[in-house]
Amino acid sequence: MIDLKQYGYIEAETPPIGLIPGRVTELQRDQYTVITEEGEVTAVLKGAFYHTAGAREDFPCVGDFVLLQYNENGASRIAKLLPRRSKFSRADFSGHAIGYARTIVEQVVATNFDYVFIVSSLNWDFKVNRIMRYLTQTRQSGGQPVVILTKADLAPDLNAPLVDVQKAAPDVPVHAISSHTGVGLDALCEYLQPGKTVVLLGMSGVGKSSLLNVLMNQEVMTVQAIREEDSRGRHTTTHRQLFMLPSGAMVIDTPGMRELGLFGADDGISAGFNDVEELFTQCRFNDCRHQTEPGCAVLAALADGSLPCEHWERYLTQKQENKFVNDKSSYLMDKRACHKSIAMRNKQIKKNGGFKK
Ligand SMILES: Nc1nc2c(ncn2[C@@H]2O[C@H](COP(=O)(O)OP(=O)(O)OP(=O)(O)O)[C@@H](O)[C@H]2O)c(=O)[nH]1
Ligand SMILES: [Zn+2]
Repeated sequence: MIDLKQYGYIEAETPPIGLIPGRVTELQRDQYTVITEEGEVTAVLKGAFYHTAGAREDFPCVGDFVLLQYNENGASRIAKLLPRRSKFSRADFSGHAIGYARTIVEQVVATNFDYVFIVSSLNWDFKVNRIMRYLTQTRQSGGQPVVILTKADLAPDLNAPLVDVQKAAPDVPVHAISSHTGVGLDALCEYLQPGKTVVLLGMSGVGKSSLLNVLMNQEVMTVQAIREEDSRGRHTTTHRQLFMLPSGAMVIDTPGMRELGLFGADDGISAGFNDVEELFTQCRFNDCRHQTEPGCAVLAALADGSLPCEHWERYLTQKQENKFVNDKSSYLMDKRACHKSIAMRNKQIKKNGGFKK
């Protein structure tokens, strides 16, 4: 018999008669793999699920705890989704390019994790901005962020990037590691405790599968060689899965996400930039746009250097992206207005006889 506690299960109430708890470890199309005290079972959703579950986010995904009708001889039936203590969602543009999506739905990609490993590589592709974007999503997911800088063996100088991340996010632990040489891996034991779940986030090619493989002590994921000069690699991770590490911790691996959409990230942004939002309360005007207004606390802080320029720009970028997801039409309107003003300027320039030489 398997003790589900080892999989992070905390019994909040006794399951109704006929149902047993389990944790979803894999999802392929409509078929679930669920670990239960009876062992690993294959399961499908009960029909009632499709009638009562409203949004797509109500459907179980990898990491979820569920109650199911155990079937010894065939597929078990998932009857209930248990409350999630953390979840990670992305905006799903339904296969459309960002500007062309008609509907944007919340897609839950992982749940019930304790830590989010924000994985970024130390090769030329290293960008603090991107890490901050992942951090924003992590902050509202309910998981604790840990920044993992991979490929330490390729970096001539480890210190500069570490300091850059620490400056941008002083309250978040950062580790430089190499899955090839093993450097820095010991420091991860702190997080990889029995019953704990970690989710790996990061762009394709940063080394998530390689990290998972060393932590597993075996190859569970195919690692595809990429050209280090330009970081181009093909997607190798295609579906989501939960792995049990030898340490007793679990890892959820998600496909490399190139266009990670922020979903309802307002809370996360506020948590990461409360110093900025605090300044807003000090502006002379309530509706200050922090552009040219007199008595603007943001402009003052930018001028005296107490608000670093990059921090302010990062805030604006994240807000803009989030605005797009929250309200696509307002984003498109802004964009149109922006194009219009550029067009008007160009017209004006033409009228005045072109650009001054
Ligand atoms: N030098 C060095 N190369 C690494 C390290 N970790 C991974 N790589 C290389 O980076 C490339 C991509 O690694 P993967 O582990 O497949 O990356 P991934 O993040 O899982 O990529 P996706 O599956 O596409 O999301 C491979 O060529 C690895 O050999 C490392 O610590 N050092
Ligand atoms: Zn202002």
